Amino acid sequence: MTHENLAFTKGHGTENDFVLVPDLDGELDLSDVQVRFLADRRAGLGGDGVIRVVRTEKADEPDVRALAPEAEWFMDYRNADGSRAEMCGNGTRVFAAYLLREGLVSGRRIPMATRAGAKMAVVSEGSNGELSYAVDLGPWRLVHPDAPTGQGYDTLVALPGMDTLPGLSLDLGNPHVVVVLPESVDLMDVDLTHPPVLNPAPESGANVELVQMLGPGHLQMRVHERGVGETRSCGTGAAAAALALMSWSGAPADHEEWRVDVPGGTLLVRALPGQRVELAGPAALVADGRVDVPRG
Ligand SMILES: N[C@@H](CCC[C@H](N)C(=O)O)C(=O)O
Repeated sequence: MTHENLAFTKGHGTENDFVLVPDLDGELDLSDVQVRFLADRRAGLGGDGVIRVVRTEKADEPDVRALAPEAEWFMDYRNADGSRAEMCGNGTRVFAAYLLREGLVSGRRIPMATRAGAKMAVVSEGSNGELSYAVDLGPWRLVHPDAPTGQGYDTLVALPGMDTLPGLSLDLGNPHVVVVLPESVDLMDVDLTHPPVLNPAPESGANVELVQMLGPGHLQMRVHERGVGETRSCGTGAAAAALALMSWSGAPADHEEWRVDVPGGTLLVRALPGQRVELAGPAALVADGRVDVPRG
């Protein structure tokens, strides 16, 4: 057979969209080519990423399998180019929504394993009846807390047609560089069709967030995601952006909350005690079906 016929579910979190592939007992070995096909918006299904839903004890990576006592299900996250990512904040909410809908978990607290450790999603119902998912993303850190460049900047970021801007590197389990744009620039006019050029270039690449303040505790953001390109939202990126702004104005206060507007919607970021961070927002499952995926 030249094709594998796979079940899939399409979902998104603030329009950061994913193809979920259930592989509960870890029998699939999705190649980079197959992931790229699933994520392809013309030849395949289309998505910023592909999430394989697999029992944690069946994961290939020993570090992930070690999380099985904490979380029965592993979010095996792949970027649209096939690369593996440690974490996806929007993906965790969509993953939680899928586990809940499929009856693979019970209750309102949904643990999940990721390459960046176990995470916990808590589901609540808003006054409009819609479910919201708050995920403890776990610990975060500044990559260069003592960067010699001072003022909390450690990277120079080059964007087309603009002077080089200073950026701050944060680790949310996956890598981010946050850049504040001057007020004179319209965030929506910035060309993100190519990756911003980072100096120094992080060894494993980075997601780059462009931000502008809208008011106290409120910012807007666009993002260029590692392994994808521009996306309409990035959950870990929203958390990185809010944490960068909190860090620039002193240390984040416990429970300090920021609203982050992205092209695909709005996310809430809350600093938790012990240098942890929470991300809250919606999740939608929009289609289910089967797809013929070329082998290879
Ligand atoms: N969209 C995600 C992040 C997905 C992974 C990222 N592209 C990476 O390579 O680190 C999010 O919502 O956090």
